[in-house]
Amino acid sequence: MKDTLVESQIFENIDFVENPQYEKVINDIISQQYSVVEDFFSKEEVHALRQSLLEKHEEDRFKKAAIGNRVNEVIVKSIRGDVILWIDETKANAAEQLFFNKINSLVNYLNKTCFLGILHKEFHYALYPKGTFYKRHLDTFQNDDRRKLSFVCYLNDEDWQPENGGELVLYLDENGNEVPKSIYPFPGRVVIFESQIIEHEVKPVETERLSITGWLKTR
Ligand SMILES: O=C(O)CCC(=O)C(=O)O
Ligand SMILES: [Fe+2]
Repeated sequence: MKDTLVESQIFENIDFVENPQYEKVINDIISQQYSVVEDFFSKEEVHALRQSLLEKHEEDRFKKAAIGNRVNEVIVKSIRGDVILWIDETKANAAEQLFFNKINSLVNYLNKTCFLGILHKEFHYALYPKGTFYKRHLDTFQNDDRRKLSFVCYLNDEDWQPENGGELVLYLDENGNEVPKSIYPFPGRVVIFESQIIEHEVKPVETERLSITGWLKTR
């Protein structure tokens, strides 16, 4: 009995393989409250997820995005103009399963190394039609502090150009000064940031802009 316990403890430690990409995310978030990861998803994965998004959009399953939480939502087009579809992990298609495999692996890593206590997650597809935007906001709602980390992954075409607009602007605090940081929605790129701290906006888009947005939550 004693042996088994020791053995399982050893295996638990052997099991842990340091992941340089995840380590960078953690160090970035600790030092600057956000992280940008290039090629978090491969070209093939982005392609499959984009196809999945477009198919579901064709089927008319997207809804106008609201502000407020899922129980208490209002649609205000002067604040945000995207359309969204929540992704159900229990009904995930092949592309979405690959997506969740990566997310779950990141979450397990964060929970093992950072004691963040991420217990829940929620993700939706988002499509910003030409001319739409999402005004400056914080991803946490009144009386709801469960969202810890915001996660955005871009599913645009390979030939996405900065002229297409739609950059994500993070409003960072550097020694009491506000510093805007623009991040273009290049395919495969992932942005992770502290939901309760970083205000941000999506600038108006000139061409359709595709993404998956989600939150890692404590409860
Ligand atoms: O798509 C983005 O870059 C950010 C979206 C966003 O801020 C949100 O959905 O809350
Ligand atoms: Fe947001």
